[in-house]
Amino acid sequence: MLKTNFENYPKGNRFIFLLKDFLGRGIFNSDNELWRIQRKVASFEFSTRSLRNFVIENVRLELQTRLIPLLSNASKTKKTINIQDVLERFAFDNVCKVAFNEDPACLEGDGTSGSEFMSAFEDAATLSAGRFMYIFPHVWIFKRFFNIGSEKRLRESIKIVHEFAENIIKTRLQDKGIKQEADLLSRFIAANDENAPNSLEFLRDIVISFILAGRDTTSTALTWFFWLLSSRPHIERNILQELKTIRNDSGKCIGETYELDEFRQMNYLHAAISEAMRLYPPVAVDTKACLADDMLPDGTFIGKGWFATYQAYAMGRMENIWGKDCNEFVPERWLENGIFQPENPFRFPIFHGGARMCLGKEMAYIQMKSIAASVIENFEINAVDKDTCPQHVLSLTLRMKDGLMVRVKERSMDV
Ligand code: HEM
Repeated sequence: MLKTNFENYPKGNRFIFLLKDFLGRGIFNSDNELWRIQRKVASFEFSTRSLRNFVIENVRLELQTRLIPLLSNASKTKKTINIQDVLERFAFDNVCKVAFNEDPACLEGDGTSGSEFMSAFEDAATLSAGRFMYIFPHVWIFKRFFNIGSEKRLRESIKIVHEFAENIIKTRLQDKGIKQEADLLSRFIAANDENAPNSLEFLRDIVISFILAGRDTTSTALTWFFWLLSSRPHIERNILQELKTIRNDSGKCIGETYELDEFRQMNYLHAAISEAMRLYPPVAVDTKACLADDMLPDGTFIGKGWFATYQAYAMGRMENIWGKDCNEFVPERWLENGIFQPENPFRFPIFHGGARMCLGKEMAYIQMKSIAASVIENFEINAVDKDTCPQHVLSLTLRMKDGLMVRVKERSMDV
């Protein structure tokens, strides 16, 4: 029997069958014992200061050497750019560094470097997610059996992704003991457990799961955040004021990077990003597969094999959770005396709740605050169409259908 308490809900989620070809037995997909081991290693590593510093350092490098120059150039040439695309490439470079210390350099130069791996990854994720859209699932199963159409393309892209990851892992396994790196792959190799088979496939599936988890989530959140900010200059001013106070306290100039403790002081920015995710959750809908007949806490029967879905998008707009102004963008609702107040994950399930809670939450906030602070301090980002709500794509994350076209203007004075 499944537990009726969601906090103890065992395994199982929508990734189990439909993304299995792509993720193998990665963390989203593994059975209970394997999942427990993966989760234990990863949650320990995510809590270490060394991994957080590694993340901060990589974000800082990508900001200074790629994102800020790219935005500067857009400002000088007065060219409009698709900020969603830019943030996605940033996130992909970044998560590959964290996952296996590899830099695909998708944001570099003309944006074509590392593109084979990134576009194969993108195709594999989109085509796997596309299996959800079939009214009759037999169709994709038939295509897979005969290796035709979208299933043929899926197989080809998975092959590219797997080969790319396996080559890196093989080299790293040979280097074991010689070179200790700070990325997750090295940490999983070092934390070898006799119950966890450290096979090539095992390590590959873990790495791919992490890239999938960290890839479009932060970029989607930030794209909606910049769109919302575009038509709310008073909120942007509040963020700038908070950053100025933190800089004054630490004697920093604009352009100098923030440390972990300074990110923790960014209460207003934290609130504004959380508020953007309340209205536009990166994982807007999440489905779990039921393993055995069960009863929900309110008495609703759920049969074995049924899917149970929660809608983070709808929950973020419910008056009985958020009050009368639930459709308004109000960062202040998260603050008490200027300090950010976290919400119960079962009311704000943006990072999921209970046993399957997102492992990258802290890391995601560090990344998002780091990018938002640098971009806002240096540039004014103006959506070309700030008054029309962009259309969504039906995919794993709530991406904007046509991206977000923005004009970039260098901020001329200290605020
Ligand atoms: C704004 C950014 C993010 C959001 C909104 C988010 C959201 C979520 C959600 C909703 C889940 C549950 C999925 C499910 O079980 O169906 C999840 C799981 C997970 N996330 Fe995140 N995520 C974010 C960023 C990240 C990052 C940057 C990483 C690390 C690279 C990460 C790593 C994970 C992992 C490993 C799991 C699986 C945990 C498990 O099943 O035990 N996430 N995330």
